[in-house]
Amino acid sequence: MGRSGLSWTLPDHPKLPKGKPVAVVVLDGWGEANADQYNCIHVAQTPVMDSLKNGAPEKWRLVKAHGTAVGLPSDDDMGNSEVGHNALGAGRIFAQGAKLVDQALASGKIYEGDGFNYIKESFENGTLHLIGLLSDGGVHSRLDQLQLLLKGASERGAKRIRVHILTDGRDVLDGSSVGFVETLENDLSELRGKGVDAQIASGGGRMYVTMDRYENDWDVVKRGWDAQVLGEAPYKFKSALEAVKTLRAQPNANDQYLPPFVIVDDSGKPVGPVLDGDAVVTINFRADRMVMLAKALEYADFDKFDRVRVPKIRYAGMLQYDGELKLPSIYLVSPPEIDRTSGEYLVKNGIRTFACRQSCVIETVKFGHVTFFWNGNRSGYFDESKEEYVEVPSDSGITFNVAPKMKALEIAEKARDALLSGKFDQVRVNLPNGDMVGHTGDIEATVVACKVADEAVKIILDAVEQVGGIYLVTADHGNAEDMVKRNKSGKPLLDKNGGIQILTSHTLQPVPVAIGGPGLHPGVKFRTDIQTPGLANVAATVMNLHGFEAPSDYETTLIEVADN
Ligand SMILES: O=C(O)[C@H](O)COP(=O)(O)O
Ligand SMILES: [Mn+2]
Ligand SMILES: [Mn+2]
Repeated sequence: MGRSGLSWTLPDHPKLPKGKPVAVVVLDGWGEANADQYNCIHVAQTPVMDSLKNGAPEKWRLVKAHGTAVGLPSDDDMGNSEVGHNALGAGRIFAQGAKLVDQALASGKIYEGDGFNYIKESFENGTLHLIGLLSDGGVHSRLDQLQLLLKGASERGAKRIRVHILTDGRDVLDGSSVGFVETLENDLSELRGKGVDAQIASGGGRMYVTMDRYENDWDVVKRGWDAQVLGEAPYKFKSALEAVKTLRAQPNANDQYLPPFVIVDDSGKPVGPVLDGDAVVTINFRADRMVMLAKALEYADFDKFDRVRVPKIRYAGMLQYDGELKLPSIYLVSPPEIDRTSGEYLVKNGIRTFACRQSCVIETVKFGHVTFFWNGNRSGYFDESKEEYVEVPSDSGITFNVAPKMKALEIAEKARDALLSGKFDQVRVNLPNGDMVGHTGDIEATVVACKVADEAVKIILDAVEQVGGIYLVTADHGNAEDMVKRNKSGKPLLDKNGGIQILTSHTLQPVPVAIGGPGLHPGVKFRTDIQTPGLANVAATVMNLHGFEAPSDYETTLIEVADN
């Protein structure tokens, strides 16, 4: 028995044996959609994934990877890596950050908690700074939540508010930043009409300013710090709308990569550096791309870059971003408590886990996807003697459409070696290509990305074959299978010049789950009695493949075992 009488011991599966190595392969951003020229998975040569599909319905099926199936507020919400890998690893559906913030704002509870009361202390004499992603993407943040917080904070005494925006173009259409800035400017102007001194103070594109992840490139965070905290940036404008419009007019400009800018007053002084006595809230609910800034804002000992000036502030995150590090220590809304994940159960039942991830550079680095997210937003090992996390360093300083193969083959080779070593019961892999290249909106490059991801799957499945193991291949959400914005009837939408509107974001599409390998009991097949399974059903399935029954409160397994 563990703490509070919890038993970590999983019952033996009545029919399935233990001891077969299991490869769990997550293709990032790999959904199932109609076959047309904007479906890069369809256009690419993907013989391995195609052959898995031939195993339908017994060994290949689709599961939901978006909306309420992964704990998001509605079925209009596309899936994403955080909620997808959370569900895959935790085997249950938890109300996610987006939903928890919605609820806290709707009930007003957000204003009653310790976090808000803490920052409120600064309202009388200081400025409230809100820093975060400005869009309605719903992956890291949402504009309507920012709007409600602005209203709520000003009604509760915030007299001077500065918003530090990060333009998106990744979870929403490129170019949409202008509209979001207009909306925010209107809101701020209304607040000014009510006597609140409210303005946008700085900005920049999310992938170039602030929102790096997994400590990949601290310069990204430094650029943000300089603009947001110090009030220094290479570009200075009188208004954010002028800033975004002007910077977007530069050749090859893109919302994701706009350079940092600050807003200055008539005398050229920045309107909103962060000063002693101010309050700061990072408004993103999603953790991965806020953790680095949270460290810079919170840690007294910090050596990742020269902060130059460290104001004495009251800082709160929208959520707590890392439960293990307790970072930040003060937050407005409690995060989902994702406990008893499948990784923890398997470690405690003697399964050794090898999570092989690729660290990408300018941005993503999905290192935390099959570790941090998989383990319920928990950094670090459950048991270092049983787990090994291997990071394959990515190319640096590029967008991945120029190197769409990324490090997929190296990841696959490391996974192969792990399987062949005989040291691991589970080899867990994330292949990032479909997602990372899909986000660039470059269709040709995304086709190359899908082809190489398929080649990587082959390397892993060949190794599974060699060791007599089992594979489960799936994805965390869609992306590469649809690269065009469509109307309700599915027709591609055109922009004003007659070009197609490129979809850089994820999708609402379901994702495949395929099982097989020589170690798979011959009677195993997908059940037909679960109507709309989702990613959360995968964890129990994987536990079965290891010869265990899943805990009774896990979403049910996808498989059954016929007697033969
Ligand atoms: O952070 C990102 O790169 C995107 O907003 C979402 O992509 P991911 O959920 O696949 O990481
Ligand atoms: Mn993903
Ligand atoms: Mn993505």
